[in-house]
Amino acid sequence: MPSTATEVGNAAIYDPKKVLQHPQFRILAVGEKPPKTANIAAFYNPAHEIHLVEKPRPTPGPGQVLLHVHATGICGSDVHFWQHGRIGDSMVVTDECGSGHESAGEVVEVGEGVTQWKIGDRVAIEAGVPCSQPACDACRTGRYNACPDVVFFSTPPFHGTLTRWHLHPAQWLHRLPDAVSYEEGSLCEPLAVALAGIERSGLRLGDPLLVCGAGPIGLISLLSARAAGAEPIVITDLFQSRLDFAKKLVPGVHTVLIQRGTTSKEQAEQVKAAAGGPLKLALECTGVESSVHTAIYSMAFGGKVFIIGVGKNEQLFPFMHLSANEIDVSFQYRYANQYPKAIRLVAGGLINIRPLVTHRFALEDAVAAFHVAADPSQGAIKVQIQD
Ligand SMILES: NC(=O)c1ccc[n+]([C@@H]2O[C@H](COP(=O)([O-])OP(=O)(O)OC[C@H]3O[C@@H](n4cnc5c(N)ncnc54)[C@H](O)[C@@H]3O)[C@@H](O)[C@H]2O)c1
Ligand SMILES: OC[C@H](O)C(O)[C@@H](O)CO
Ligand SMILES: [Zn+2]
Ligand SMILES: [Zn+2]
Repeated sequence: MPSTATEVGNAAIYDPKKVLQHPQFRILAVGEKPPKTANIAAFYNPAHEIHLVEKPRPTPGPGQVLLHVHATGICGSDVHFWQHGRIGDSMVVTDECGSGHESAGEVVEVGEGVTQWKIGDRVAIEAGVPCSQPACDACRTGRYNACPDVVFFSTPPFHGTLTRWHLHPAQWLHRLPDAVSYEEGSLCEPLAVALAGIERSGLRLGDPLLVCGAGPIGLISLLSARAAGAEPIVITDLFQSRLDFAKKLVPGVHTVLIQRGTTSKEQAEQVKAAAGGPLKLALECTGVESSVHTAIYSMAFGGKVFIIGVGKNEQLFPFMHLSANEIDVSFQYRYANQYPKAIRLVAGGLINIRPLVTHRFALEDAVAAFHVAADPSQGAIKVQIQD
């Protein structure tokens, strides 16, 4: 492990204690409007509070870049950390923790030895910074989403990128061409999740596909799968409004409203009827056990259920149905090597993610933004904070 506080990939540079114990760290009073130069951020804590804090504006060390973050999307996991204080057993909110990992911004300062960036460059921020050490198998073999020493911003104990001034290692930034806005650059994070899933699922031109769940991840997977040539595509959700959104986004998609009280086998019959037969692949984007079952029962012999959604720690699967139908079940954990591809696909016009942003808030109003993101009745798909 690197030992100084400025080395790239060293978790120490993001040590929360250094931020929380800094004299400049303070929780802002409700309604307080700090100056535009202040480094304000949205933090959650173990008491399930979300509030604005002021924290120090950092200075880049060797190999680091200081960014003015211009756009950050709120992810379901940010809301989850705020409201439930944990995701699974390994990611637990034990102290004040900064939110946000879907961000894009502008270079405002560069540290010693940084040659690839200059002030004014526009970048998407890759929020998972692995250790990059040669002794790390995950990093050395390119599957760096498995790095045991990854710093994933906004996953406790590391503060997030939903802040005005964010420090980042120079090599974990991706240049945005002029055609890609900060808003789109920020959406490249959930797009990276979907693209990683599509790549590993093995989706091919003309494959009949089921997408479970029409939240941001399901919708971005839908857009990506359409660009990759899946046909037909069926998408499910519990809310007609989300299915209507999906239909506007990709007019040719078939929608199935999942009604409470129906069994997964019944839901699968509806899915197969909509597709005109059993499907070859499912991209499961809810993590809900009953939805995973619906996906499994919708598959043809030899199909694959590829699970991007995360959910309960332990879930039951219809073992003998999977076995007797040679249905594969696979999972996606974050992503690796997807950002350059995501930016190319957006810049090239193959994937139009702009319609996903339904709500925009100023950084000072980040707390209100979280409340909108967390309230399904407000109809938000992607809430962004822009500065
Ligand atoms: N694997 C990863 O690395 C990774 C990365 C990001 C997000 N995720 C996960 O992906 C999932 C989707 O993320 P999101 O931001 O779109 O979340 P979201 O909560 O906004 O969307 C989930 C959608 O699924 C729908 N849904 C719930 N139960 C359903 C059911 N039984 N059948 C059909 N639809 C159902 C909901 O109505 C909702 O619209 C979440 O579990 C999230 O944590 C995983
Ligand atoms: O987009 C990335 C995801 O939200 C993260 O994996 C998060 O769920 C936990 O760190
Ligand atoms: Zn996320
Ligand atoms: Zn590593």
